[in-house]
Amino acid sequence: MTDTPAISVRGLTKVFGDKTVVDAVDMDVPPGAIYGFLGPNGSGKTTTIRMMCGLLTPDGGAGECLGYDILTEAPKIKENVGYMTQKFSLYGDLTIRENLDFMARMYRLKNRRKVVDKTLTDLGLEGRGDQLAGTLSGGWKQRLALAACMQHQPRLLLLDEPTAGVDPKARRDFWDEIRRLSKRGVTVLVSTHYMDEAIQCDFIAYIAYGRKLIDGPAAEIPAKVGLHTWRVDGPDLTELEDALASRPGVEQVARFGAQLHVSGTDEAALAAVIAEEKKKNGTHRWQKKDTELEEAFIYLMATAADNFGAPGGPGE
Ligand SMILES: Nc1ncnc2c1ncn2[C@@H]1O[C@H](COP(=O)(O)OP(=O)(O)OP(=O)(O)O)[C@@H](O)[C@H]1O
Repeated sequence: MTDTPAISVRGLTKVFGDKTVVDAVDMDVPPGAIYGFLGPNGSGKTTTIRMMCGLLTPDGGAGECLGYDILTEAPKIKENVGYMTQKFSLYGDLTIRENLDFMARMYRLKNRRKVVDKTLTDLGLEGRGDQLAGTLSGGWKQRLALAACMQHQPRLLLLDEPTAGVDPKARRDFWDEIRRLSKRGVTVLVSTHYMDEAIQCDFIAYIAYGRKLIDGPAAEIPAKVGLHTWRVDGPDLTELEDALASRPGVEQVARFGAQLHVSGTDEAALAAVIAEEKKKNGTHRWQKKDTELEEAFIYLMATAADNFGAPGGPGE
């Protein structure tokens, strides 16, 4: 990776009607990074990404993407973008080859036949070009959709919840492929609600109600959120959960399988509650743990709703 960001934007703002759906967002994306955008439904992730890549004109702010101005050189950026949407973006009633050819036409590729043949070979689908795309399994559809939007060799790939509804093996294969692309220098922007997609990302931005609440390397996000966490297992966890939820120092109790993860930002106050619990009830096993992305995001989601979700906030 070089030091020059693939994307650098400042103050990006978008207003639809009387609603500010993206509010003064700054962002730097290193080249070749896999950059995840997380946040609740309708929080402005897709709108932010589309503005960053020249696909949508901002109402405020400025920046560069792949060395081009997002306001004045959008067509040049678009030529370098591959876009794979959440919904299967190929035509089920066209064959695999026809789908690839259609995408190659959209990008006005020269030597279309050769490009499509190569894509089919790379996918291992040489003998199946005439099969209807709609008859492929979910995992294969997804591989085909990805290959189709990479045929023009974009430097930037946009993925919108790319593995929604795909089985775990296909998800893993898909992310292996994304990592290979990222190693080759393709910058990848991923919009998602899914934790197992988020943990694949090198960098994460959390967007809520049009505002960027936090961003940075994925590994640093839990520390930035500042939560301390204990795990507890033992009998009657539901009762324990209810009892802990109202205690000062406990800001979050989340169930993870047969454990509760109990978190708070005030380390001493949290430790005091737990010491008291241990004394009162010796049947539970308590253990301090590192706060992980999932706990951090549950916390961000809840605090964002408290701070911005009320009527009159930017999301309303
Ligand atoms: N073209 C448009 N015209 C009017 N409102 C829009 C338009 N595009 C998006 N919105 C609104 O802007 C808000 C942000 O939408 P956006 O798609 O960016 O959110 P998101 O975080 O990507 O959501 P999701 O996770 O559900 O895909 C939503 O309230 C949406 O309804």
